[in-house]
Parts: sequence; structure tokens; C-alpha cells
Amino acid sequence: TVFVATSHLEEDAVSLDFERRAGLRAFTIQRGLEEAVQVQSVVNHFYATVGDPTRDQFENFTRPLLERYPYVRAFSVQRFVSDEDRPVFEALRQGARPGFQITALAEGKVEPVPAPQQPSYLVVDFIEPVPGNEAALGLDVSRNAEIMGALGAALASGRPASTPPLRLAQFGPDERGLLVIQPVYRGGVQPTDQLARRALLVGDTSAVLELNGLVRKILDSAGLMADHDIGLRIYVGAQAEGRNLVYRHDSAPQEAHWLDHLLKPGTLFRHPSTTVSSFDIAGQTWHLEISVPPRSLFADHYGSLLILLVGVIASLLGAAYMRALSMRSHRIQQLVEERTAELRTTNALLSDDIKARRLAERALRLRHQAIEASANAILILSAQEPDYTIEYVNPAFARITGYSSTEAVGKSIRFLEGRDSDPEGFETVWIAMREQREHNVVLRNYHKDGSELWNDFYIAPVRDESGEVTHFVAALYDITSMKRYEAELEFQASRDTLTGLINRHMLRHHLEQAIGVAERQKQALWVVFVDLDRFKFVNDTLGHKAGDTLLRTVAGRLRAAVREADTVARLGGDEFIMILPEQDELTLDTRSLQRIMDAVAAPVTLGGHTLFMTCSVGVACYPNDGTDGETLIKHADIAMYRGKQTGRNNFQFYTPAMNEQALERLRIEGDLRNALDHGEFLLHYQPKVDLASGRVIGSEALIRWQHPQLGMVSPARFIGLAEETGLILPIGAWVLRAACTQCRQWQLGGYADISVSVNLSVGQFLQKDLVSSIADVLEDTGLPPESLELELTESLMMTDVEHAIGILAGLKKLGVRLSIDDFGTGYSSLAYLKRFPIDVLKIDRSFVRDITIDADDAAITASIISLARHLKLRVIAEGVETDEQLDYLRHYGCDEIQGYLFSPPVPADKFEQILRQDRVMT
Ligand SMILES: Nc1nc2c(ncn2[C@@H]2O[C@@H]3COP(=O)(O)O[C@H]4[C@@H](O)[C@H](n5cnc6c(=O)[nH]c(N)nc65)O[C@@H]4COP(=O)(O)O[C@H]3[C@H]2O)c(=O)[nH]1
Repeated sequence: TVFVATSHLEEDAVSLDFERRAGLRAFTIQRGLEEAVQVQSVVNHFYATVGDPTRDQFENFTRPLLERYPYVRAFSVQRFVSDEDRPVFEALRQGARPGFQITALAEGKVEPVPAPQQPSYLVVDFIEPVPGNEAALGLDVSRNAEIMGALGAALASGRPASTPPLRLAQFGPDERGLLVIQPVYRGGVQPTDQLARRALLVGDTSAVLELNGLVRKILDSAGLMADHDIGLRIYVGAQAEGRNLVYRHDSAPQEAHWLDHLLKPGTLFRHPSTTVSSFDIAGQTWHLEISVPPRSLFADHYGSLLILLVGVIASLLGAAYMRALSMRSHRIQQLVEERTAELRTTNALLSDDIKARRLAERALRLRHQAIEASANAILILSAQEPDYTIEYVNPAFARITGYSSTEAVGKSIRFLEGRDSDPEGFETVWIAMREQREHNVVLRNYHKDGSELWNDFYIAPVRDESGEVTHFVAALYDITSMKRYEAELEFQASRDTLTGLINRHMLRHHLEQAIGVAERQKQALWVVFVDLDRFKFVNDTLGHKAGDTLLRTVAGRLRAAVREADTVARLGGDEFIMILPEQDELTLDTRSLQRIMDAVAAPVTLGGHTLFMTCSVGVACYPNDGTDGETLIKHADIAMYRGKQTGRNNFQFYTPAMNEQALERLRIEGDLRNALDHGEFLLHYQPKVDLASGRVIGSEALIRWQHPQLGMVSPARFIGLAEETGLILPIGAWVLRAACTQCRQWQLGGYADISVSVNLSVGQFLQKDLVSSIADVLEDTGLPPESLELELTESLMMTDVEHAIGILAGLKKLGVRLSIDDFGTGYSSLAYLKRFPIDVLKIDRSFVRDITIDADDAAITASIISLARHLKLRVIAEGVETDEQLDYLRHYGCDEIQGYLFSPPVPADKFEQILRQDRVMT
């Protein structure tokens, strides 16, 4: 009996000991986790109240917390950033962290990569400590379903929420962690309903917990890590099952007792004891499975067995004595049972009590520390009217306002008001205090040193047990830096990030203002649309970086070309708008336009390439061409487009007729797409006459469009459009093949020396397979290469000389002839001319037209001819209409002519008739 009683007692002691140890672990871990959640709330509160702390403020606040709670791996702040704000945000952060950019974790990858574009990002903006957590900085977590799920849960409940265990960017491959997340709302408010919470959400703060380390550190700080004979498994999730296992510590196997060896081993081993306790931490269920391994029966019952042995011997000494002993042991057993039960209850109560008291103490201490450590000013005011004097201010108050606690206590908060404080804002505070309710207002106060102090002021009544308002608690959040940041953002939002000029959005605003002034002062206002010619060419051949540099250069030059009061904006791409206000006369001095064009035309050197850019300029005038900004820009655009059509590098003033043309352009664009399939194109040929022999030696193929409704459409009306839409490639290919086929027919028909020239557009010139496609056409049609002449415009080649020389060399290798069309109209550089492997110079018809009446044109024409001779090039004049022009050209030694004087462009059959006439000019 003694044995049984003692054995029970021992049994109870063992299980009590196990429960105590298990309970202690569960309690320690739960408390540690609750602390982590609480401390994260303190950080959240800090962040929300400061509104927008600096990195230093955030670091200073979190550093002591991280030291005190070593199991928190990091505190971080996530901020929503829209795609539109991304460049500004990245640029701002790069100030502190060069190379900063928003990153993302690609599927299955460990290293973060630049985040692909999406409407908005939730970016890890701050993280403390930075060492060890670098990988998380800048990370866009909005694509992480678990994190967004926890944020959603926190928004729904209004309380911190935990993610399930995750693999985090900054963790090693075997580490798992979780985030306790709490939202931050605009203006630091704490909205009470879910809708408002969603509307005001600007980001969140989180505590980063690494699970394995967390459990170890919690147990370690309670001195429980050394206990090896207790096993611990922790699961986070709905069930305590394998996939949710986050921590595992197996107990050390038990030594077998010598008695176990003596008796039959195995049978005397007791089963392991296991207990599972579950609790909830920020919305995630934690299960703690605590176990001890199988134990030797003798390990815990050594005493009882000894007693059994002694008992057997004693029984031999006297049954009577045994009976008495047995009675007594029965009483002992009862007593032990009662005591054990009492002990258990007391232990449980004590444990609950300690737990509650510790939690309360910690919460109180934390609150006090939070108030003292808060980066925001917190004040306690007396509820005594009329002054509501200050009774307490925390240290941050002195930091923020410059006034010490002694200077502030006993005064009314009015002492912070200053010259420009908003009296109405203050009045709302007094009214709220009189009505004993909460109130929130943004105030402009003044620092002791006289500087401006923007603050978000929040005040709430404090009631005693009887409900009487005895005090007010006020928080004063310094939002001066946020105001500055807002102002900076506003500035950035109005700027074009590439060039620093004002952007499209701000342009509208400027234009409206300028129109208002012009209207009041009865003055004119000019809207100038500037579009770079062939910018696409630079972008395609030299790359986007070079394109960007070019745009920045041009932007700077445009800014310098106008007055301070004029506006220069970038609309996007290569389009710029200038507003030239306060013009007294209703006509614009065209010298200002020339200055703009000259500014663009000065050579630009980019990566070893010298570019000669030109621009097309369109001008619309207030009030004649429109009275609102949108119309003026539209009309200036139409005028600019007209400039492009009339050969680029010029300016055009808007006329209502241009509007018609713009509409027509829209109309024909649709038809142009089908014209090739419908076989609506045909070629006309204009003869080229050799002045020495008087014979037709070649032809220029010129496209015509037989439109079903509009009749014959001139290329001047659709070639530009075809270039813009890319249709020029199939159309150009068709022209080349048709012209070569036709020319070969004439050659086979007896005119073996006849050649054909074909115009090549920019788009074709830039085609990668230009040379091979021309070679194919020559082979297919059988036309000898020297019978084909390609006409290229001067400005096309001058845009990027080096690139052009490369392409021309490739063409030259084929054996075709190359000619520069419209020579003399672009910003030519004669120095480069030598380097172009060309055969022919074609004098533009604008010079030829006036050679007999304009001395300048005559001189230019004569010098082009002499230049061509010097360079051993053939020279041809186009647009020859009169005998006088012919005489002049002949006199100066022009080789060939082309023009109405001899024949306009004609269909192929007509051209053949001309060929048959043999010698046509004397
Ligand atoms: N005032 C006057 N004009 C004369 C005289 N002789 C010829 N012309 C016109 O001058 C233009 C010469 O062609 P272009 O300068 O290459 O200028 C061409 C060329 O740049 C372009 N173009 C025509 N066909 C093609 C083509 O197949 N491909 C490409 N890329 N462009 C083409 O369209 C422009 C205009 O072509 P067209 O209307 O055919 O206009 C032709 C021609 O009809 C004259 O004595 N006086």
C-alpha cells in the first residue's frame, strides 16, 4: 500500500512537473509573441503620428526597441507608390541610397530584380536595422498574396494582423518568418469604419519575425533553452500538422536505469507525455506541442520501489505493525492527493495572476515609454476654462517647438500661435474643448526660433471614473517636412522628369493663366509648337539614351532661345510647346521663330556622332486662331504638321484651311491602308535629259494614287502620312519593284541605256535588310545595278552622317547609283559631302525656280554646280520650266535637267513615245 501511495504521489509529481514545464513554455512563448505584436503597435503608432518620419527618426525610435526585444528581426515601413509617382519616389530615395529602385522577387528567384511596371506598388520604404535586411529595402510586396491578405485582415478588423509563415527576401533559404502588419492611414488618423480605413490607407508598418530565432530567443531570455529533456514543436496555421510546423526541438533520449537492465527492458518504459496548447496571435493560430520522451519506470519511481523492497522485509517482521502502517499511509495518500489538487489550482491561479500582472505592467510601461519616446509632442491640458492650461508635455514637445517643459507648463497652448496662424483653425479647437469632444485640425504654429511649424493637432477629452472631463490629451504631430515634401511633389508633378521643363499638365495651367492676362490686357498671345524632324531616326539608330540626351540638349536650347517670361513645356516625345505672351502687335516677329529654329539646328555631338537636327514649327495665335488653350495647341499642331509636309525645317502660321487639310488627312489615312491591296497605285515617269547630247537618258519614277472618290492624289498629300504610319515600307517596296520591272522592259525594247531613279524615304533607309531587298529586286527583274539610281534627301543623310555613310557604302557595293535629292535645302555641311559615296547632286527646284530673278538663288545654283564638278559628281537640276533657266544652267555646266520645260511626269506608255523621239533637245 505504501508502495502504491508513494507511487501515486510520485506519478502526480511527475505529471505536475511536466505540466509546469509545458505551461511555462507555452506561457513564455505566447507572452513573447504578444509583446512582439504590442511593440509593433508602438512603432505603428509612432509612424502614424509623425506622419512621415525621416529615416533617422525611424532608426532612433526603433533601435532601442530592437535591443530590448531581440527576437524582433526588423521593423519596416511599407508605402503605397503609384506608377506615375515611381520615378519621383525612386529619385528622392536615391538621394540617401544611390541606385535605389523598386524591386520585386521574380518567381523562384532569390535576388530581387527591378519591379515590372504595374499601376501601384507597396514598397518597403524603411527597414531597421538595415544590415542583414538590405534585400527587403525597396521591395514591392504588393504581389505577395500572404502579405496583402494580412493587410486586408488588418483593414477589416482594425487590429494588427499576422501573415502565415513565409520565406522573406532577406532570409536564408531555410529560414521562415512572418510579418505582423498594421496599416498606416493618411494624416495619422485611426478611422473607425472599414470603408474609411480602405480610403485613407497609405501603407503599413510591420514587425519582421524570424520563427526559429524568435522561439529560441524567447526561450533563451526566459532561461528555458537549457532544458534538453523537453521536446517542443510549434505549428502556425489552422491545424497542428506537418506542413504548418515552424519549430522543432526534440528532447534528448532518456538514459535507461540499471534496474531496467535487470528487469525486462521495454515493458517498464512509460509512454511519452504530450500536451498541445493553442492560442491566437494577430489572427494566426499557434499550436505548441510539448512532449517528454518515453521514460524509465525506475527513473521516477526509484523511491517507491525501494519502499516496496523495504516493505516486503518489514512485512516479515509483523502484520500488525503493517496494518497500522497501512492505515497511516492511506491517510498520507489522501493528504497528498488533497495537497496536490490544491497545489495545482494555486499554481494555475498564480500563473494566471503573474501572467496578467506582467502583461498589465508591461503594457503600462510600454505606454509610458511610448509617450516619452514618441517623436510627437503629447500634451495634457487641464479642462479648466478659459485657458485650459498645460499640465504636462513630453520630451518631444521641447524638440518640436523649442519650448522646454517649464516654459510650457502653466500656459495656454495659444502661446504657440504666431503672425500667420489661422485664427479659424484655433477657434475650432476652443469650440471642441468647450463641447468636450474630440477634434482634429491642421494648424500653422511657430517654433521658438520663429520658424514655421505645421502640425496636425489632435485633442480628446479624458474622463475620470464618474465620467467627468478632468483633462484633455493633445497630440501635436509635426508635419512641416510632410508639407515640404508635398510642395516638392507638387513641383515634381508639374515637371517633365527628362528635361525639367514643365509638363503637359502644368502647361494647361500656364496657358489658361496667360490667356487670362492676354484677355484682360487686350494683347495677343502666341502658341508655338516645335517638333523635331527625324527624331525617331536618332532614337532608332543611336538608342534611347542618346535620344534622351538629345531631348535634354534641345530643351535647354529652347529655354535659352526665349525670354524669361515665356513658357517652354514638353508635351511628350519630341514635341515642345512655347507660349510667347505679351506681344503688342497682332503679328509675331518671325525672328523669334528663326531663333528657335537656329537653336535646334546647331550641331549636337552624341557618342562620337555629330547630328544636324532641324525642327518644324507651327504657330497659333490668341485670339484669332482660338480662345482656349486646347484649341490653340491643336491649331499650332496642325500648322506644325503642315510645316513637316512642306519639306520640314520651316515654320507655318495656322490658317483655317489647314484645319481642312488635317481633316482630309484623317479621311485618307483609312483609305491609304487598303490602296496597295486594291491596286490603286501607279507610277509616272519624268524624263531626265542629258544637256550635252540632248537625249533622254533616264527617268524618275513618281508614285500616283488613283483614289476611287478623290481621283488622282499627289504624293505630296500622302507620302508624309505613309511615312508616319509605316505604310511607306510596303508602298516603297512596290515602287522599287514596279520601276525596275518597267525600266528593264524599256531596255529590252531597245533603249539599253535608259535608267530609272526611285525616291527612298527615311523609313526605307533605316530598314535593316535594305541592301539585300534591293539586291533581290535587281536579280528578280534582271535590271543591271548601274541602271538604278536611288534618290535620298539631303536632310535624311545629314541627321546622322556616320550612320548614313555606312548604309550608303552598302548600297554602293551593290553597284547602284546614289543621288542627293533637294540639294541645298537642308543644313548641309560641305565637309561631309566628300565622305558620302554619291554619284549625283540634284539641285532643288526652289533654287532653279528663281535663278533668273533672285541673285542669291542664282549664286547658290552656280556654286552647287561648281562644287559638283569639283567633287566629280554629276549634277542635275529639277523643276526646269523656262528657257532662261535652261540657258543659265547650261551656261554654268549643269549635266542634266528635269522639268516641265521638257515634260511633266507621264504614264509609262507616254514615256515610251518620248523615248521614240530620240533626240529631243537641241
Ligand atoms: N513645279 C514643278 N514641279 C516639277 C517640275 N518637274 C517635276 N516636278 C515635280 O517635282 C517633284 C519631284 O520629285 P521630288 O522632289 O523627289 O518630290 C517627290 C518625292 O519627294 C515624293 N515622292 C514621289 N514619289 C515617291 C515615291 O515613290 N517614293 C517616295 N519615297 N517619295 C516619292 O513626292 C514628291 C512630290 O512628287 P510629285 O508631286 O510627283 O512632284 C515631282 C514632280 O512632279 C517642274 O518643272 N516644276
